[in-house]
Amino acid sequence: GHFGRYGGRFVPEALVAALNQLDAAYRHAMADEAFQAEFGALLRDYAGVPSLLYRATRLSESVGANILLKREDLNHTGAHKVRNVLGQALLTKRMGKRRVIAETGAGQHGVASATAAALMDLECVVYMGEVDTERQALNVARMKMLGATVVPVTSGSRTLKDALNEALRDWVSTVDHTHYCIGTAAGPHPFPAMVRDFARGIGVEARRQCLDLTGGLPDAVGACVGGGSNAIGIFHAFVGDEGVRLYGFEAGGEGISSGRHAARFSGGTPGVLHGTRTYVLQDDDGQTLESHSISAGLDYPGVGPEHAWLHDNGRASYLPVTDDEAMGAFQLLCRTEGIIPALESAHAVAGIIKVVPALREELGREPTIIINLSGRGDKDVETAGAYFGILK
Ligand SMILES: Cc1ncc(COP(=O)(O)O)c(/C=N/[C@@H](Cc2c[nH]c3ccccc23)C(=O)O)c1O
Repeated sequence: GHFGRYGGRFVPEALVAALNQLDAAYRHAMADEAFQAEFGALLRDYAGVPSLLYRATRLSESVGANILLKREDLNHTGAHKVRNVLGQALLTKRMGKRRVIAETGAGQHGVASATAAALMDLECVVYMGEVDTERQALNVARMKMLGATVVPVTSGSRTLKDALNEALRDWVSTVDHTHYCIGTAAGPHPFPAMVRDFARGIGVEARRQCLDLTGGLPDAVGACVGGGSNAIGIFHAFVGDEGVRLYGFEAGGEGISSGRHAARFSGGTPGVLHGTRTYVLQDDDGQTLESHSISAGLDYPGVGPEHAWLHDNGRASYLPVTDDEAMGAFQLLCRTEGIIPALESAHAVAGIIKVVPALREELGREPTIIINLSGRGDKDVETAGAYFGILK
């Protein structure tokens, strides 16, 4: 696999050459100082990286822990996704390709892809489940404003899984001139490792910033897990630090027992989905089950293979957070820190709130915890407004 028994490359023959070409371009870029300099300059001068590590004083008082928020919501385009996309767009140019395709659910990856395409004069087509085009309408408007073509996907559950299916179907017949800019640390090799490497700056920055801010490493790092890119992006730099607990929070939807969730580790089993071996929500015959979440970006029945590995080897813990718990944390962050988070990111805040008591008990003191605030909630004010009945 590449991550223990997880990962690999389960794809039709038609994609093998393109994946080999991408793997070669990625490996060369990782060792190429000119690429790293160009990527670093784009992150710094265009995306606003490094993002702040902000001590959330009122939230800390409210939850009984020393909470540091990694402000990926303040990056250009409004989420961590811009890091992955800038890296992949540079590779697209190096491979001499003129067109990128992408899948999106929350629309953040789609907006980031449209943004990089505009910046680098690439054609951009984004596949998006019809359900998601409605619940993340703001991002559909942004993608179009940036010059991208948004293709509503009406097959299946009309959400992320179906958007990935359509993107892969496009790629099979366009590999000669098109790069598939995947939106998370999943999919066939080299995508999971490559996306992690483009996002790993999140953790490298946060580790340095925490040492500077507090004089030590955090007791824990928490992040929400959709496909897994923001979580692996912040976890990776801490994997070697045994004293730093790693928590990944999945979408618990209406509760695990309801069957309506996207908690692959609580309710899934090892299987293959979209080219990679990982944990999947599937029935006994291996048919992929539909996932459910109030947040489009977590609403996916598979998870990145590196998380499957970190789960099985015990280095990270993965817990479900329900829609209601996430919405409670969404409102708490708004009202204590004046920050409107993406619904996805609210799952990370809710999850950390749930683990604080056990952590205080274990440590016998107030823990220092970094939460990856992966994105901003502009796209979600309609959903949250309806939920709280405050947009009348
Ligand atoms: C603000 C924000 N935070 C967290 C996440 C969770 O993603 P991850 O676990 O990779 O950090 C998303 C996902 N947004 C993507 C979701 C996505 C794109 N492609 C995927 C493939 C599989 C699973 C999820 C996605 C989007 O559609 O904009 C997001 O927009």
